[in-house]
Amino acid sequence: MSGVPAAPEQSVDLLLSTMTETHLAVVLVSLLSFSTAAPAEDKCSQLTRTLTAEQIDQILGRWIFIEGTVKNDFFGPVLDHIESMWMVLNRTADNQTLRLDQANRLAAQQQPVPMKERCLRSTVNVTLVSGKDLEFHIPTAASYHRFLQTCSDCLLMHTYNNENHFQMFYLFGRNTTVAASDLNVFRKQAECLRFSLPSKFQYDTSKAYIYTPSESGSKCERQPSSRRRSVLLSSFPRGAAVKEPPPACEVTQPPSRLDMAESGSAAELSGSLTSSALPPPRTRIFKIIVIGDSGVGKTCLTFRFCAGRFPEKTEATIGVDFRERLVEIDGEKIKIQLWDTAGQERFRKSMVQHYYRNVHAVVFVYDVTNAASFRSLPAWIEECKQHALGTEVPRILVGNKCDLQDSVQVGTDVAQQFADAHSMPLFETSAKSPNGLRGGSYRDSDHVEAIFMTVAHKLKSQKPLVLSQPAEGSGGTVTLSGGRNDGGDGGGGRGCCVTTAGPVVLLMIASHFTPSPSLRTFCSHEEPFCGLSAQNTETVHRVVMETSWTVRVLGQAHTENWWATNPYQSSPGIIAATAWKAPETHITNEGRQNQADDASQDDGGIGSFHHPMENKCLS
Ligand SMILES: Nc1nc2c(ncn2[C@@H]2O[C@H](COP(=O)(O)OP(=O)(O)OP(=O)(O)O)[C@@H](O)[C@H]2O)c(=O)[nH]1
Repeated sequence: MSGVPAAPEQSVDLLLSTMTETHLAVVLVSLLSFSTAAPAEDKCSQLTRTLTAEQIDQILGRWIFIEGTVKNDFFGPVLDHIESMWMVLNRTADNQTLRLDQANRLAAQQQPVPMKERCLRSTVNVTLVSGKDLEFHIPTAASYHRFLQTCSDCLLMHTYNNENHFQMFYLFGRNTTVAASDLNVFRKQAECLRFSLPSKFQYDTSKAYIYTPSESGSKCERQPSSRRRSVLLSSFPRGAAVKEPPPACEVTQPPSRLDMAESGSAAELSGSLTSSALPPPRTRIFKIIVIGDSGVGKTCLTFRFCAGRFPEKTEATIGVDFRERLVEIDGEKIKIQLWDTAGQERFRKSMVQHYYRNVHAVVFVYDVTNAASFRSLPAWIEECKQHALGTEVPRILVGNKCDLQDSVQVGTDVAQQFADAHSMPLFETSAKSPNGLRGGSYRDSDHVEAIFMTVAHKLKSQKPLVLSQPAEGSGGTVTLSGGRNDGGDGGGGRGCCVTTAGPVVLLMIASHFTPSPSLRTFCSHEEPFCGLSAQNTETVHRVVMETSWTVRVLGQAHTENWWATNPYQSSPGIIAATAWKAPETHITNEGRQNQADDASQDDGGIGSFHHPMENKCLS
């Protein structure tokens, strides 16, 4: 059946075949981390303890990449191309940032785009996230990095990127060797967090490398075997501030800003290294978060929709899992991405702010056999509100476990009243026995499919702009035309170009802009990258003003006015930007420019605008 993901082993095959044929366009559908059994919950909570902010010294210094795995396996191929990697973390003058130097040696590749082997190097200031846990944020890559307890002389980094929807789990060492027992612990930790195993990357001495300066310029080569040990086994004291970057894979000149954009720069750590192996941005993605108390059946519901069956075994979700399914609605392929969030507070706390970003719709779940889970709903609604998800974002209410008819504690009438009071449709269903209750008190209980398809239809009908994209690699011009909200969906559309359906994407490619592979990395995701030549800042301005799109210029926009002095302006090249809708932002006409400056300084380069004439169409 189309749309039902393959089993994990099949998925790998599928990945390989589609990589060559369609540049991974359909891989996302099938590469889902339907998790393997994780160690017991208690063990996991011990194994996944994070480093606290006070332990910052433990992460400083130089680190060599030993082993790594990913969660959304879309980025698995990224790791296949890394031959070696190191990073150095140092303090900066202030207490809010660290400096991250990082280098990768990438293998040559033929598919999908031929590339020579090369070394990439970048330096970026990362922002420490305030809070109890030790965590930093790379604004230019929209990634967050936190650290877990691990062996001495090891660093265990959990990276997540909400925009590109993936997570990575990397083990680094001071040396190139880590004891087998420590590696085993790492793999257990990976299992607890539902990462794919075996790990995609494992350190390989034969692929170690050094940088060799030559007359003709920078060149990175593999380490000759006779010298390999002496260079790579040199260890750095824990917490030492390494003044000079290590010799491996250096380039003499720091990459230009443009280079950094092209190569992915800091984004490399978060996965956009081999962006050439990415699909063209044809499929829309709807991000739907599923929330509710622990044990109400969120995992089972999302699994059932994506895999077509009830899971044999589930564990409490830690952080968030996401599952995807490609569906076709009115001839358009749409990827429904379900974010299955943890119901247990202790497994949620560090992730909450991440999964509430850029949400298109919310599914609230309670258990019809558990009145407490129903009573918790107002708290879940309130949490959504606190994360700026109001009634304008489509929401539905699901009462699960209707198969347990003898134990029902929450009647349909009460649930319906609640749903009405909060303007949500109500579905009562069973993830377990979808077909067993026809004619029973729960009407047709096979609603699991209908639930998510209803949301997808609703989101699809709230199309804010019609995007017509040039053929891949052709450059060309994108036509923006006023989309019509045809009404009738009750979703709060307020005019032809304005929708309140949450963030919606906009892709602009200027006429003389040839998308680079790494730019397409972003195009393939929920917030497509907008590539604009410097001459076309005017276009960005116009689109922002007329549609109230939010635009983020990638690079070092957080320090500067986002369009007047963006880092790429001076080079005859590209302004790299993402654009999306920010319906909640209201800025008056007069205050717009000032607020733009403020926003870009306060929020990693995000400038938000709202046009006073919000119903105006682009054309
Ligand atoms: N009888 C019955 N049991 C269900 C149904 N859905 C889920 N369960 C069971 O309820 C338990 C919890 O299910 P999960 O899907 O893991 O719950 P969750 O909401 O994801 O829990 P957290 O991850 O802790 O937030 C499991 O034992 C499931 O087998 C259902 O429709 N009927």
